[in-house]
Amino acid sequence: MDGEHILETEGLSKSFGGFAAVSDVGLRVKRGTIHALIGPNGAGKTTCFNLLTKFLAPTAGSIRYNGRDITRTNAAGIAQLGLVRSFQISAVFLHLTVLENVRVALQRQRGASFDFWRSEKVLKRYDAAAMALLEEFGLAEVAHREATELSYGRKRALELATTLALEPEMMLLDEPMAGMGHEDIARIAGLIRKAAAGRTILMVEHNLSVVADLSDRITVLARGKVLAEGDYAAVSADPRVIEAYIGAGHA
Ligand SMILES: Nc1ncnc2c1ncn2[C@@H]1O[C@H](COP(=O)(O)OP(=O)(O)OP(=O)(O)O)[C@@H](O)[C@H]1O
Repeated sequence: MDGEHILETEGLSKSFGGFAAVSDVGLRVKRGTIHALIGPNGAGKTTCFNLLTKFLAPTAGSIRYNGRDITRTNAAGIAQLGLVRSFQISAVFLHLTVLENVRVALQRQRGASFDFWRSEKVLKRYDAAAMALLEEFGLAEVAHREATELSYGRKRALELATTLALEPEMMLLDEPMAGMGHEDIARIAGLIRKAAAGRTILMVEHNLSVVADLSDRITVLARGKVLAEGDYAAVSADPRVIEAYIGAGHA
């Protein structure tokens, strides 16, 4: 087992019909880092992410997490191992309050049953922990609002808070800045940096200035394959990377 890398893939491939969306990808994510997966449109980022989060099964190759083969482990199984995908906003319970959303996540993490509708008293026990998380995420002032009333940026912050309540060892973030305005981007970047303390983060992200700002290491995909890997300075100066982005129409 390679203790330095928390997540490793070998020969990871996914074809749709005859088309290789992801082809022979060897990804190695170092423990305790923020690692970004980037690449021009159609590069295979989403497909790769869906393989790692178990939304898709690979055509070939393997995935190891903490030295354990998780190629055939399902999404619930990897979550139990501490590898958690950030919830989509759609998975936030819109008609629960912000506080209730985090309480439910804490309750799940601590192994209580999911019968929150009849155990209000039990859930109250989680209030203090939930409020602490909300304070950390700048959401304390909206704790008693329904999630549906929040701005897009705050919904995303809530999504991160509920994911962190699960105490993941590693978080997988799918385009955390998608749809965000300038101010929200700065705020969410700060939250991601906070969330990264003591854990590993792998994110797919289109916003290259965010990637430059947050990432320790970057893997660039193009046409389903790993084109380059390194820190931002290295990959952004790599002529093959520049060419791939220009070729795809976005330099
Ligand atoms: N279910 C599918 N069936 C057929 N082709 C697919 C499927 N999913 C993805 N593809 C193709 O695989 C390639 C990689 O797609 P993918 O969405 O992984 O790229 P991406 O890097 O995430 O792109 P973008 O930045 O545009 O989201 C694309 O050519 C896409 O059309």
